[in-house]
Amino acid sequence: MARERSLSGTIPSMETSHDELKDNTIIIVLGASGDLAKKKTFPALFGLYRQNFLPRDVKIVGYARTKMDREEFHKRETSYLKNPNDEEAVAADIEAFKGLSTYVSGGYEDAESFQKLNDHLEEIESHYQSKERNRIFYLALPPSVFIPVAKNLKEQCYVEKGGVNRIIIEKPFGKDLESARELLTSVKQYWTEDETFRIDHYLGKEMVKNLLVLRFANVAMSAAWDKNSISNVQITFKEPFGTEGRGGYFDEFGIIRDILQNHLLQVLSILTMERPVSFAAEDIRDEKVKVLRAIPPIEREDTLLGQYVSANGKPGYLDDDTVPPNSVCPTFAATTLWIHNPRWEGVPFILKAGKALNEAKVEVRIQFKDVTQGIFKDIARNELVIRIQPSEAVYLKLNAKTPGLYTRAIPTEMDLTYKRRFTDTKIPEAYEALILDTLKGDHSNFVRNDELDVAWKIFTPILHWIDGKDGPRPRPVTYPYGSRGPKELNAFVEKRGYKRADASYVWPVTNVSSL
Ligand SMILES: NC(=O)C1=CN([C@@H]2O[C@H](COP(=O)(O)OP(=O)(O)OC[C@H]3O[C@@H](n4cnc5c(N)ncnc54)[C@H](OP(=O)(O)O)[C@@H]3O)[C@@H](O)[C@H]2O)C=CC1
Ligand SMILES: O=C1O[C@H](COP(=O)(O)O)[C@@H](O)[C@H](O)[C@H]1O
Repeated sequence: MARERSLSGTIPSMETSHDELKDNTIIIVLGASGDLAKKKTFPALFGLYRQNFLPRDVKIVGYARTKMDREEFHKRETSYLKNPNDEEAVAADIEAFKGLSTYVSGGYEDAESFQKLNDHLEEIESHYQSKERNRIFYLALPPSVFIPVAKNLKEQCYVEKGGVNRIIIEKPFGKDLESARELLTSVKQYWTEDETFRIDHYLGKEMVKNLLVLRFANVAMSAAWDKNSISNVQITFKEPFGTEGRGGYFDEFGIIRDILQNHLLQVLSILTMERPVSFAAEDIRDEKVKVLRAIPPIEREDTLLGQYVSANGKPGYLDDDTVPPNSVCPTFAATTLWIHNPRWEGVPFILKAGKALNEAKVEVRIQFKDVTQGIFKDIARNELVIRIQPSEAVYLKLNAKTPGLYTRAIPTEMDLTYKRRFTDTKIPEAYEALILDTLKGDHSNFVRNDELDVAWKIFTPILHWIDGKDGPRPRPVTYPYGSRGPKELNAFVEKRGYKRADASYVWPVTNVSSL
């Protein structure tokens, strides 16, 4: 794959690398025995390796408490690597990838284990041709050990001179404003903001990255991007499976902490921020923080909570053995956020997310206002839909004249479906994009400390209410596994101004004869 291809429309500051690590780099994956490492981190590293994006002679070191020999580790490391059409080539690359990877077993709390890890890293580095030594520590670990691991890495494994150290931390970053501040303060004792990369993997998704370009590289979009043209916006996350196997984790967090407070709020901030002065990380993040600060905490009346129940042979949330009986943890939530600034005053932003729904889909749906009536009656509203996954697409619903010898308007659309339009390219995995950004030292797609603080301010009051800190815990309404969500949802979005399209409209083909 060409790394330095010249394209028209290049965005200058997106091309510049900061402290790009090109040589003498070790990537240490802590929690290497776990789910995230197996499903996301190692496949992303392999994807980058295959495309030649990792530093020359990179080495990968797995670390966890589980005792494994190198062979067992390699088995786990490669268990989720895809081997599509060109099997032989992939198989050879998998063998080479294993050759870069070693494993060290040790605890998370004790200094001795980290000294042992450091000895292993120094042994690898003793073969380098130059003195430069760079280390990236990826914490694929539960948050309960973030702080001791951050401390031990700094005290035992940090390269003091002649190299770069970076630490990648996964969400959840706390459970509310207070715990997030505690976490930030503790990690800050050991790692600077510049060395810290807080992953929200939605920021690595192609269509989320595309938002900046769609908004700011198109005058036609910018012109209509405010309360004068837009009636309401919905950002939706739907998963067709329940919490199977993750009930224990999920019940402590709930859908708001799992999806809305981080992934959907990140999408919202990029969608609504003002144009940054440049595409440099701090310019983008300054604008995101500014718009988030204009959002007041969510009100209870602006919230709909749901929990799935058994249907069509699928178990309900409470049927999961790892979930406490009678749990009132929401597996679905819809909330309305308001932005008090001149651009967005009065526009409702509805964030909704649910597990065990009827489909897998993440999308942004921007519904424009009604056109002036008079020459038209009951005409459909324009909608711009940005489908983040699956099948990435941007489509704009427009009214057009019905083809034929009479004049009548029908809804249709301008459709940019990626797999039809861009036929020779693969959409990168979010984790590939983010690990590459970490290697480049580019923080644009990572969560800054003040961004996190303001995100928790918006959600903490509603979360405390749900957690029962202010009185009895609210009971979510139920919805059947595999449904669109609670039946109250239609009324919820219609109350915020959303008008459903005429039922005869079918995407993406219209047969005029059937109208
Ligand atoms: N899994 C996913 O799809 C996603 C995960 N995340 C986040 O990534 C991080 C890791 O997630 P995931 O891999 O699923 O987690 P796991 O539960 O699989 O934990 C990872 C590893 O950490 C060690 N570990 C587990 N529990 C404890 C504990 N109580 N104390 C100390 N060590 C423990 C285990 O290794 P050992 O016992 O060998 O030391 C385990 O293999 C979390 O912060 C999670 O929220 C974020 C997005 C998606
Ligand atoms: O962070 C999380 O995200 C996944 C969904 O990620 P996606 O990339 O598949 O959209 C979600 O399943 C999980 O509950 C949550 O912790």
